[in-house]
Amino acid sequence: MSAPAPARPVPPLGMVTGVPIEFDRISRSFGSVHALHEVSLTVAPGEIVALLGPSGSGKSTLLRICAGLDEPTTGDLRFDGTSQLGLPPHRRDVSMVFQHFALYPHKSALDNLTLALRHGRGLSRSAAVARARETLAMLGIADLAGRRPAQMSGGQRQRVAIGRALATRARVILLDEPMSGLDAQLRVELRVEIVGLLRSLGTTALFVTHDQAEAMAVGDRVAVLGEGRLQQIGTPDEIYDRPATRFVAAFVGSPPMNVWDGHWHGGRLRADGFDVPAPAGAAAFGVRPEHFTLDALDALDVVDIVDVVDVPGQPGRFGGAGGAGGSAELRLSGEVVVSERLGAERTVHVRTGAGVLAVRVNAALVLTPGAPVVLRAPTSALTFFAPSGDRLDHS
Ligand SMILES: Nc1ncnc2c1ncn2[C@@H]1O[C@H](COP(=O)(O)OP(=O)(O)OP(=O)(O)O)[C@@H](O)[C@H]1O
Repeated sequence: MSAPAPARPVPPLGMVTGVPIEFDRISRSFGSVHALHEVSLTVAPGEIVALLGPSGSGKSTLLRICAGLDEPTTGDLRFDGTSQLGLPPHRRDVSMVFQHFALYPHKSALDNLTLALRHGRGLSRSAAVARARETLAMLGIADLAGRRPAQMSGGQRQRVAIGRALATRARVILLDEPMSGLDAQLRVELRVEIVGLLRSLGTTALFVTHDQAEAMAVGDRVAVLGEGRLQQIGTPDEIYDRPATRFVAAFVGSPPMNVWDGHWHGGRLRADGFDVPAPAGAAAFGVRPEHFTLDALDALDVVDIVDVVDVPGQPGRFGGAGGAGGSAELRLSGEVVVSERLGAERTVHVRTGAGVLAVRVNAALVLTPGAPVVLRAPTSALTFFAPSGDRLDHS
């Protein structure tokens, strides 16, 4: 066991105020692998930030640096304005929950929590036992107090491990994929519980996940990491509705945004299958699957439409995009490849001249593979990206 931590009194429930965390241009290289590039991120006291990104994007490295299990190559990490660099984990007042919980296998649930409180917080045995019982009750698992890990289900073990992390009432809690390995229903149940507990404790929390639904559900804000760079930090709504980069647009959403590359010339972005008015310098554009309207082709008097057209009688966002005075609309004709039922909705994959794209429609719309369809989206639903991948706003 590591050196004893300085004993910080364990505050009662509802009394913990988490500290602000500042990652200040953190970079971390492992030889030629640049795991993190100049990541700057501030987490407010008591805030839950979900770190979301694909495998290898640097999430765990950032969390390990926060815990003191790794040090950045350059940059600074501050808790409440004080640099934590060089401080060992037990001096940082952080608790960690890992994917594979390291519970002591030969100890009961109660003893696992009691030990953490005695060693981590220097509590007397009786005070530690009282706090451990209170925490197990808080998690609704008081009846597991006497059981060893081997006598519990995976979900129960996970609860005990989370209880152990929460029991110490650290001012920062770091959770690294704490629910992977559990079935979908249990994950949803547990995440609701965890968020409730974190809020009642007021702890500042970083929650690593590669599951976007989990990140959006858990995080007050979501930090999206891609290739070691912070792509965007924002509320779940900001991340979804206003992706800062093409990476975020193509990573968040199920299915994600449809994105097409093109060549910009004279105010338009062109490629095989489309030709749309676009802001200067655009290299690609995207449309969310739910922003398309899908109709069976024979329902409309149109054939082979692969362009932006004007809707007569409505003011046009792009002015003369195909005719003066109309509001521009993207239209694509295509053929249904496959239609997947997902609860109240369906995802329809449509092959068009611009490639296969995903469209979300009401489940009542039943389409068979091969059916000819037309897709329409208002140009206000188009998101444009620069060659760098940054989103371009319309001027
Ligand atoms: N100790 C190490 N030595 C060498 N390379 C490392 C080390 N730790 C991490 N890396 C590399 O740094 C990059 C980021 O890894 P990291 O584990 O932080 O990603 P992650 O987003 O947490 O991925 P996952 O979701 O798969 O856990 C990867 O390319 C990884 O191979």
